Amino acid sequence: MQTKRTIIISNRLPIRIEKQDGKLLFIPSEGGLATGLGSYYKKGGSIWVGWPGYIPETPEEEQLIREELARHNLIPVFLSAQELEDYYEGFSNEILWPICHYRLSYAVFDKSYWAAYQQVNQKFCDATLAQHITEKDEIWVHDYQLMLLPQLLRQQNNYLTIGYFQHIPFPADEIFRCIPWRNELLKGLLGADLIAFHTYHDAQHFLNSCLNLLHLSPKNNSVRCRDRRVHVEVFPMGIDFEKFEQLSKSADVLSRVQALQEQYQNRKIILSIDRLDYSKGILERLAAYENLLQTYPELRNRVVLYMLVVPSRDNVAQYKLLRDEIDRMVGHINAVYGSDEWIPITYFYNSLSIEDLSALYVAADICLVTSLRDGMNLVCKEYIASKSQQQDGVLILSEFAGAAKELPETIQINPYSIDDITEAIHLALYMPRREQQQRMKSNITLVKKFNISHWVKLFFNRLHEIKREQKAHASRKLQGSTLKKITDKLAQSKRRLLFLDYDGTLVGFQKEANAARPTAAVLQVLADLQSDTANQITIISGRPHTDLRKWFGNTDYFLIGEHGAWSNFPDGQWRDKPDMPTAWKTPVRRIMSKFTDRTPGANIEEKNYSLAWHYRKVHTGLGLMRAQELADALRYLLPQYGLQLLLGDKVIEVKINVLNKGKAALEIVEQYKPDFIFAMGDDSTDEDMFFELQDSAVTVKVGNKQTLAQYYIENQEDVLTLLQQLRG
Ligand SMILES: Nc1ncnc2c1ncn2[C@@H]1O[C@H](COP(=O)(O)OP(=O)(O)O[C@H]2O[C@H](CO)[C@@H](O)[C@H](O)[C@H]2O)[C@@H](O)[C@H]1O
Ligand SMILES: O=P(O)(O)OC[C@H](O)CO
Repeated sequence: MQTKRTIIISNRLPIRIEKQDGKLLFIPSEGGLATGLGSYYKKGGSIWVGWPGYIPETPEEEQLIREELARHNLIPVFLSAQELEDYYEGFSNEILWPICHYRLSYAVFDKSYWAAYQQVNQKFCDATLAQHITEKDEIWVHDYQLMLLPQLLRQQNNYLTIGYFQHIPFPADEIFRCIPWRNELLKGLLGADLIAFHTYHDAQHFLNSCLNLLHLSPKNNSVRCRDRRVHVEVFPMGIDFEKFEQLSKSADVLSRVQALQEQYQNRKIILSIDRLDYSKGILERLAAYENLLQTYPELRNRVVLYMLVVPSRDNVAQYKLLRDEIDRMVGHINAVYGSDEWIPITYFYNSLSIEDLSALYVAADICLVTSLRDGMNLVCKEYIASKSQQQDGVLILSEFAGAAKELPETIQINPYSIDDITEAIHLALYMPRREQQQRMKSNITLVKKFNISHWVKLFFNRLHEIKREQKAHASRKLQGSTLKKITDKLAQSKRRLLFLDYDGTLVGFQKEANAARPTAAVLQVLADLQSDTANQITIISGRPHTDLRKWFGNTDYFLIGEHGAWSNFPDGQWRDKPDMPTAWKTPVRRIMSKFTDRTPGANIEEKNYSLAWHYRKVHTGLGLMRAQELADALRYLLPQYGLQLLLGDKVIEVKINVLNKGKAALEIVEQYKPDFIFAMGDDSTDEDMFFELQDSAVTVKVGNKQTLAQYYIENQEDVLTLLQQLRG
């Protein structure tokens, strides 16, 4: 029997290959994802699928690399030079990266990039499937380069367990919608069971995109995609705290720290470490440093900016420009402010060993993070973990880095304000040691607890929980043996009562209420059912009874309108409930009218015993917002007049408490005395019926929503098929 495996898939493998002097070198990858998850991966027995950062020169070399990587459970996806240009540099880093980091003007919407992105995502899918993936495995897709992958995998097997984590920000939907292929990207992600981000805002922006671009209605941080509910969560990523803590104590690192201190003597070290990227605010940081030296000349020769930039994406135009500009600014500051004994900026443009990184973290008095946008930023957490011995040092952190949401005990800055950064550095340089320690202690406690293992555990716990919920839910789907049991029971009964809701059940929703007339197919299926003398159909609706009379007046169905205010039971004569209060209508109508007047597309429907505020034709976000406000405004009237507020599908309805579909159905049941009851409906008004009939009926919800009903079917389109099956 095959055991459960974790399959991690990311653009980059945690190992990259380089060829030097004809020899292949296997080097740990830089970048937050590789360094963060790399530690976890080594502890588990997972498989990691990704690009090894190298184009093999011969088939033999490719084979050799495959074999070497396989020894570490790493599965390479080799990419051609053209694929790298169009998928990695192009779509990923000239479209998605600038868009997700709010740099709209840097985006290049080239169609060939899109073709390559689709092709390479498929390539990753094929490489993953070649590992003979089954429902027992858990798949974890990482980051924006692979947004289509969850759905590609899902198409192969609907029952796979798939999680997705996005390491970079998810932008506001108004920015995301600029991408010509935005809907395809969203649908690609929705192939996952769990989609997670670093921050609450990223998750909200993603849900807003689902709402405004795909017209899905998020509920409790989830959206429904056919038969699955896709959950959207927030899991801020942590680091391997222990690794950085241990390193900071090691003799090797301490000797490097001593060397740094000797080199810089009593000067305060301001450290900055990033990949080369315009999202990191490197130019703003340099401008602020220059401003500091100008504003506070007494600091000259007493501070040093140690700036480390790791090479990244240097084939992409904006990155080349950035690199040139950094060179220019560093040269300028060092030339203008430097002296024989002091160079203001120590600048390196290369990758460093983990020991050297650790020594810099330990030695630095200040860590300066000025990201203009950053999914999380792990550098600042690595700095904190490296300070667990002395517990001092000051972290200056951009409020636009995800980490800022977790680390309030830092000096937070707006990196778009050069003065703000300058003053923060000044404040940090003079911060008393006691205050530094107080703040650092609290940061250490947090980074230690929310470490990388904790993050992985939280992610998988939630993913497993979702799969369990999905399974439990699927067992309630009315199909196969479950349906057979019900039709068998029905066949043995002789006096059946079938309660069928109208809108959203027998017919789909229409923009205009009057357009939702019963189709010929609906009329035929109902007639077939009723032609069996053991069956009695009851149409139970919130609609005015006049609509029901118009459409079904010439049948012998029982008809209930306005949630039970009107009924033709038992003799076909329409009657309404006597002495129903209507005084409540005046204040409710007044409030609803106020909302209608300021909401284009909204309208009020007046029925004898209820008032409905429809917002189906209102722009989505506005409709929801006004509906919530309206519900709040109406709520205080409810107890006073004995009213019920029904939050339906794009409609808010207020009616008197004593009328509801549950009570209306019970009245008929008590008199008709059926030996089999079937009740089906789609919205919250039908829940009253499910509640009252829960012990006596087969209750079915149309749509995969929270319900009291015993069973559900996916869509309104499945209703007729089910009714035909009941006919036998
Ligand atoms: N010169 C150097 N030599 C060696 N290593 C170096 C180095 N400079 C940096 N590194 C390492 O590279 C990593 C950088 O991670 P970050 O989180 O800061 O950004 P990155 O943009 O790569 O990650 C993306 O993923 C991470 C994780 O989700 C998010 O925090 C981030 O916002 C998102 O952009 C750190 O682990 C750091 O130690
Ligand atoms: O160098 P890249 O393009 O693989 O980027 C690595 C970053 O961690 C992106 O999340």
